[in-house]
Amino acid sequence: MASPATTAPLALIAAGGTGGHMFPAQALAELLLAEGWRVKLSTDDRGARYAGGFPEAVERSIVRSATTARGGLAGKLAAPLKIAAGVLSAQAAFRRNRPAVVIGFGGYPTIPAMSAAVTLGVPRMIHEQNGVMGRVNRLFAARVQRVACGTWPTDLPAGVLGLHTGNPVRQAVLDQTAAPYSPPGAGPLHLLVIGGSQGARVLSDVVPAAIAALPPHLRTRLRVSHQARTEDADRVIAAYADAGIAADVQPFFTDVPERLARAQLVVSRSGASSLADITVIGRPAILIPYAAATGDHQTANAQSLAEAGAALVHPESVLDAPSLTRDIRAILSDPARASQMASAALSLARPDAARRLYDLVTEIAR
Ligand SMILES: CC(=O)N[C@H]1[C@@H](OP(=O)(O)OP(=O)(O)OC[C@H]2O[C@@H](n3ccc(=O)[nH]c3=O)[C@H](O)[C@@H]2O)O[C@H](CO)[C@@H](O)[C@@H]1O
Repeated sequence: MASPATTAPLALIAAGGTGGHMFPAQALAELLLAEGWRVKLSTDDRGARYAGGFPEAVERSIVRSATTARGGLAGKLAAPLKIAAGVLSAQAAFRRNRPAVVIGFGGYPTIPAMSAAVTLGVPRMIHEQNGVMGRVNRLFAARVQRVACGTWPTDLPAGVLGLHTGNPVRQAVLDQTAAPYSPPGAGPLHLLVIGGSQGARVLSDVVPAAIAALPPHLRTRLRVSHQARTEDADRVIAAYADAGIAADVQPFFTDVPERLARAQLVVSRSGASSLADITVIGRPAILIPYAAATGDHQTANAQSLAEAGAALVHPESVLDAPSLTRDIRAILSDPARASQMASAALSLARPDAARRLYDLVTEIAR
């Protein structure tokens, strides 16, 4: 008799590029495994760097793919060949071990698995994290059975019906759902500074200077966790040290959920998963959208928190240290306001997003 593990349905999750695609994929993978599914992850080398948090039981396959949207002429000319090779190998893999469903989270590394699913008639769906669809998701939107949307409204191509699920967050974030907020008081003040999955130079340029200009009664109590790109880390460490500020500077914090739970205030980019994490745990935020994101979607993402009273937004075009000092000081000096912002963030939370996505998976899998 076959073991339950081999009779369990197989879900193939395709995601790639940045953590912005990988973290929601991880959230769904965790739930599928908990529900008894087998799960495979199809990604590229870059995506694999963010796969460290995926459960061990998730089988990984590194695909060949490429984009014609970036890189030099030689890369652009070679891209169709690489994509074709990736599609052929995904089709061969599907013939050996046919998935019950394929779920794409966007990014060009999803092209081989999504194409193989379309050509072999495997049930398939996509999840779009942002209000403006990514290029690859847009390409497949009309060829899948379900289009799940993290943000609403999402600009779907004509004739495509989207379903709003929210952006799924990892189990480690769910473990801190609505962890009680401790408003800024007389004790230490925890400030978390995160720039999306890759870090953001602008935060390293401006935040240490803004914090150094805070009045001593706030500055001396600060405990800063600052995610800085490796190339910026030395100057960020030096800036905090010169100002006598206790700071933990790392290129990537593997324990963001715990640091978020401790934080009195978060300064962050407004990528989809960062905001999902901030709202599920419920913390006040100052957001600095990445203006060059496709369709300026980070500004739209940030706007929904600003409108709910959960965040203050500083567009990069007018960002400077004095205005940031003013807002950090205003929030850290006003516990009632900070608590209101934390509650407003929670009011936008979708902790059930992974479950909603899972329900769509079970509807179409066969
Ligand atoms: C620059 C860019 O184009 N960013 C896009 C990218 O986001 P990007 O890859 O920057 O990621 P997101 O902001 O969506 O998510 C980052 C995730 O990394 C976690 N984290 C962050 C820092 C850290 O030290 N440790 C850690 O675990 C955050 O808690 C969050 O869960 O994809 C998202 C989803 O398509 C988009 O909304 C973003 O606009």
